Amino acid sequence: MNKESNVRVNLAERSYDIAIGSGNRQQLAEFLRERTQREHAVIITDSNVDQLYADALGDVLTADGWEVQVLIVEPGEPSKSIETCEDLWETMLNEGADRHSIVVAVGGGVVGDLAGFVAATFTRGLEFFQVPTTLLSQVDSSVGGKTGVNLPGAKNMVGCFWQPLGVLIDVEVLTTLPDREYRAGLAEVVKYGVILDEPFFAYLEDNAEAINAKDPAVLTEIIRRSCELKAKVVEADELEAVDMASKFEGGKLSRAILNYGHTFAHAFEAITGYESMLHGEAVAVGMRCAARLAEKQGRVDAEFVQRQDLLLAALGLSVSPPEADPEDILHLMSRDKKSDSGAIRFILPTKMGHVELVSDFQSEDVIASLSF
Ligand SMILES: NC(=O)c1ccc[n+]([C@@H]2O[C@H](COP(=O)([O-])OP(=O)(O)OC[C@H]3O[C@@H](n4cnc5c(N)ncnc54)[C@H](O)[C@@H]3O)[C@@H](O)[C@H]2O)c1
Ligand SMILES: O=C(O)C(=O)C[C@@H](O)[C@H](O)[C@H](O)COP(=O)(O)O
Ligand SMILES: [Zn+2]
Repeated sequence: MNKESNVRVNLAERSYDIAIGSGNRQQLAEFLRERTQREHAVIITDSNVDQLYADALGDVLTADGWEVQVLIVEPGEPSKSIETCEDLWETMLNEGADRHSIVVAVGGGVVGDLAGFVAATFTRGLEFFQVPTTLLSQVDSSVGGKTGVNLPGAKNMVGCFWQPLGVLIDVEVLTTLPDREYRAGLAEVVKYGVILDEPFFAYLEDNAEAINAKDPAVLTEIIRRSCELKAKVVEADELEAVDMASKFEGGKLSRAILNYGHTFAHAFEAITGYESMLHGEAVAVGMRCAARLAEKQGRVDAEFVQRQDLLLAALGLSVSPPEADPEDILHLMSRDKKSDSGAIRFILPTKMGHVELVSDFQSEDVIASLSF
């Protein structure tokens, strides 16, 4: 197996590798054989990725002696629904999937979250692998085991933790990714710099041009570092069970920090019907709002807000909040999974590379941070 760059996620008996390479999707059969005894693979993908990669990957597995079914969903966030799960469960049952089958997600975060949940629930749990094909899924969603679907008014509200047995990342597939989707993925990359790693944030600033040009070496580096940072957080708090006290520093690393910008983002996605804003775009604007809220509370200065805005702008992510009644946004935020008895909690920065969980804020400040 080509081991250009590997990141290990250490979770005792649920540990796994993230293999990062170029052209390495051709070695999918070998990657799976090193990690499972099974011989029946259900590939879950969307129709765009099926034509580009998943159908061909099915052939790679068939040539290796696997029995393969490729199940195709509609591209886009609305497919992350319980109705799509029902269709997939039914089809799997009718096509002979059983406890000896594995599920392989080939696609972006929508396919990964959906397929992971289907894998976790069909016959109470099938082995699961991720082959992420968007930048966002390569740097974030394929790692860490969060799976699930949306409710109309609440993002990712139904799901479970179900770790993959391996993640195979081929940077070559990003050559076909639409530019807008590529930029959306960069939002989660910027997030890692803000929450955990000032030098990484500075690296992104210094290499913005190369990132925009999709320079393969820089791209591989930002994917590797993002996976490394996410793995570190997931290893410390796999189930997001560490509740941060107001000060995060010195305390235990909490998975909730990966939600920086997401309290705003998830409300924006829900209020726009999950269609007009991509998740990464919502995260970019959510981070801009969170930084403004932190500034209003005196946690960071104007220079911090500007520094984050400038990097996001350099990466084509000068996104503004959607036009909506702020009271409706506050209502949606109160349904966030970090809420405590309906009380909203935010992840807010204190300085570049550090964040904390905040529950004391004025609604007027949140509303004011939505306008810019
Ligand atoms: N589980 C997690 O930890 C986690 C983390 C971050 C985001 N997410 C979730 O991920 C989802 C967003 O994922 P996404 O941004 O990957 O979107 P996506 O899965 O909708 O994919 C974006 C689009 O790109 C197309 N596509 C995928 N790969 C392609 C390729 N290589 N070439 C051309 N087209 C390609 C898809 O068909 C789709 O139209 C959201 O639902 C979000 O909530 C989950
Ligand atoms: O892996 C995590 O933990 C994250 O929070 C990563 C986020 O980027 C991602 O969008 C995740 O799906 C959000 O999870 P949720 O629990 O807030 O729904
Ligand atoms: Zn996210």
